[in-house]
Amino acid sequence: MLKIKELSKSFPNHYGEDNILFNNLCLEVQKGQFICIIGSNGTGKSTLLNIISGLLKESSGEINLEDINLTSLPEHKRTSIISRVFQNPSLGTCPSMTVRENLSLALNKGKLINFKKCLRHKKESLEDLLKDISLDLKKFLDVKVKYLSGGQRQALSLIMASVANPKVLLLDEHTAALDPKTSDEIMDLTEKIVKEKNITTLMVTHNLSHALKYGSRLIMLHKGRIILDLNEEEKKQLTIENILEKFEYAV
Ligand SMILES: Nc1ncnc2c1ncn2[C@@H]1O[C@H](COP(=O)(O)OP(=O)(O)OP(=O)(O)O)[C@@H](O)[C@H]1O
Repeated sequence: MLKIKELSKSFPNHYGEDNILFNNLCLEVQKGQFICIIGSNGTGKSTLLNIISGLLKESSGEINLEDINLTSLPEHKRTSIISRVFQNPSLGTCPSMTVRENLSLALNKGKLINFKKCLRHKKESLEDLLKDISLDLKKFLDVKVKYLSGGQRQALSLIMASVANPKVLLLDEHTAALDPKTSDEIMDLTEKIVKEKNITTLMVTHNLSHALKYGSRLIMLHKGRIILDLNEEEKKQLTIENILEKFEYAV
């Protein structure tokens, strides 16, 4: 279980005063749960993911993952258990390297081995990772990532983020820069990976139909507080209009 206990975070404003974003936020996420996080701009969604990943330090509070106290781990030590995919398709992959090289690096994440040894993966085993993946990624194994489309890069980012079996996957608007069809394909791939590997997943999205269709729980953040928390069954009863009403009410 991922347990966020009394998390607080403030940022100093221009006058040196503290702007409080989170004030004793609590959240428990069961293993394998796939949470969609929605909420208006500036409400703290990305900051929450940044604190979980260790990119930002909390002002106070504690985050535990099973028996690991994440708050005491620096960001680089969290990367073997927490993976991220960002909105920008350029992040998360190395553009000047091929798909094969990127996958090999991801397979050896956290290991101290030289680059030549790192690349020693059988073609079939890498192809196997890309089987059943839409966007024809398999055909691009020896192509540099900078020549891939945004959708192909996000598919690769997702596979790279999950290949080393992380315990937590953080998705920050990872389909926002894609066209509707590709965005749906990436969401189907996301759901497949999360289910197959049973990864605890937090996905920030502004796409309300994705927030309703995917995942096993829906959370709405507003001004750093959780103002809506629905399980899978409750989520099924919800329509986009219902969510828009909640937004109106929250603003
Ligand atoms: N490193 C930082 N320094 C100062 N303020 C920050 C920092 N990171 C985030 N903030 C502030 O915290 C608030 C929440 O930002 P955050 O990016 O988490 O919102 P969000 O809900 O993800 O918004 P959006 O939907 O627009 O991406 C904003 O007011 C932002 O300016």
